[in-house]
Amino acid sequence: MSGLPVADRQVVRRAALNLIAADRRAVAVVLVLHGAAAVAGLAPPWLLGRIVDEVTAGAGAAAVDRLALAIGGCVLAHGLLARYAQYVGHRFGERSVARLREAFVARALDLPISVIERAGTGELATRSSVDVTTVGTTVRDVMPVMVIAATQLSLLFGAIFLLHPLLGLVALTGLPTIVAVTRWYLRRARPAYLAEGAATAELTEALTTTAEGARTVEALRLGAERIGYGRQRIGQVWATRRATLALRSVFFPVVEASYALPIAVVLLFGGFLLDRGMVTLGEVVAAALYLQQAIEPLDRLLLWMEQAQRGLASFARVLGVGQQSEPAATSVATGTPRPRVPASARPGRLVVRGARFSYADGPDVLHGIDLVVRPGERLAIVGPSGAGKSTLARLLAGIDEPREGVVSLDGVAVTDLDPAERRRRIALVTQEHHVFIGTLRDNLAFAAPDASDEQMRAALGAVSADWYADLPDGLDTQLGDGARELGAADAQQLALARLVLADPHTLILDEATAALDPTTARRTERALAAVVNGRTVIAIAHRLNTAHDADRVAVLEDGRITELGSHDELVRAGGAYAALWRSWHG
Ligand SMILES: Nc1ncnc2c1ncn2[C@@H]1O[C@H](COP(=O)(O)OP(=O)(O)OP(=O)(O)O)[C@@H](O)[C@H]1O
Repeated sequence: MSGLPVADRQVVRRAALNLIAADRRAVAVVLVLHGAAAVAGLAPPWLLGRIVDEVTAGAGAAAVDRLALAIGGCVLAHGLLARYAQYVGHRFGERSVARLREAFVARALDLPISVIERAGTGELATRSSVDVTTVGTTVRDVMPVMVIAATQLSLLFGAIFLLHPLLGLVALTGLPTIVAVTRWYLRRARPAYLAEGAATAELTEALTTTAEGARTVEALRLGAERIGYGRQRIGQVWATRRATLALRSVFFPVVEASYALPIAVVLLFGGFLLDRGMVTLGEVVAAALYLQQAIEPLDRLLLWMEQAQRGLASFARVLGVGQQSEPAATSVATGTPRPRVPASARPGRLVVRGARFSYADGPDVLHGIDLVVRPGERLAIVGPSGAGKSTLARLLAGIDEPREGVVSLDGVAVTDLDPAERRRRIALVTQEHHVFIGTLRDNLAFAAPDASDEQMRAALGAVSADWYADLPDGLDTQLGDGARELGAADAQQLALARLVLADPHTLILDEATAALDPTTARRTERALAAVVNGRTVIAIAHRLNTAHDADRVAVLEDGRITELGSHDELVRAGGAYAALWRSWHG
């Protein structure tokens, strides 16, 4: 399994800036409000220092009351400004998360099937759940907190410098250690968290595949092996989490110690300056209070820095999904973008020339296939199990690209077609058909977003989906988990109605009815007959009557086409097909 790519820092930075740019007015309001709140928060320590100085100078209760009232006013203003800033910040966060999720879904839906198959569903599941949620939390909760903390810190240290530059300088004594340990931590955190994310994805993959294949596991007594595999993956997650914990266990204690140091130094050095009349007692008190006040935002900044690191690693994984190099988008030979081929509604001529194919680094499973499928022709492909029929179907549909040779439609390699365009022109129909949670209309609209209700009803009619008449809310009926469940044949009909709406000119049928029981298969085949009319059809035939009714039959054996001709020709020729036909027909 190759996994999905991870975006580099530059891409992550650009994407983060884009998020800010998309909502720049909200960001500006948040910054201004937090700045104003931080300024209001600076006044109380300074006013407290003034109280100390005024009392030292012999001022009465009235002066203290006045200053205390001012402190109360500042605290109130700080609270109100901070609250409103948080409100605007959270709204910005929610909007950004919604944008991120929408973009992620669009990118994930755009991924070619072969990419998802190679990466494994666990990888995509983890990125769409754990990683998107982590990025969401970071954008919504962490980033605003960090911005506030950074603003507060700059103003607090600026205020100490204003009290006395020397006090300001000694206040910075803790910073070198904090900077050093933070740099040490950040350098190690990204790879450590990326490793943790990858290990979690593998664990998810291991658990979901075991759960999904529970019956097979039970039947083949693979329980112990799967448990062992799961334990291995858990061990890997444990190791990667231990690594990130080790980083945190150095980072946080060092930082804690660095907080206490400057307060002690400011008090000692403040006393020294006070003795020489260079500062007042109130100024030293204010400086110590500012430093005490700085601990909280500093703490928040560092605490959330860890979450921000986690968020950045997740963001890189989320953005990586969009970076998957689609095999159809780039020429293997030159690496240059390929031309996108314009739409064409008429049936095309599908040509396979010298196509060889191997899965990953395995041996070739197709050895130089040559085949021409004429527009409007019905071609049946037959052959023993493992001969490469499904693989050839995937090549014809443009899901996989031949290692050598080419599969072209009207002279253009099918993998050069824009993926959406390719899906509109060539459809691969397998036994797998999914009913999405949503209304019947939603389920049909995937194929043709602009189709009218009338067209949708006509499509259901064309595939004899009689069950439609019994639906309580017609096209608005909710389907899928927890709502109305469709049986295998009904779901297959729904998939075929989608095909009618998508209206591709070439259909590749890969065992579309093989796993259905005979009654269901007959119903589905009737529906299929309505769909295939007027189109080029390439059918992988597991029942030889399909081959009998086809214009031509191709016999595929061990990755090679060994016979090609009409049913009658091949029966007359007395080769492999004739033998198959005889044994099937009794
Ligand atoms: N994803 C895959 N990874 C590696 N090898 C594969 C993969 N899919 C198929 N193969 C191998 O490629 C060869 C051709 O398989 P393919 O499924 O195309 O044959 P088929 O003729 O469709 O067989 P069947 O009728 O049993 O479906 C087989 O040896 C198979 O084991």
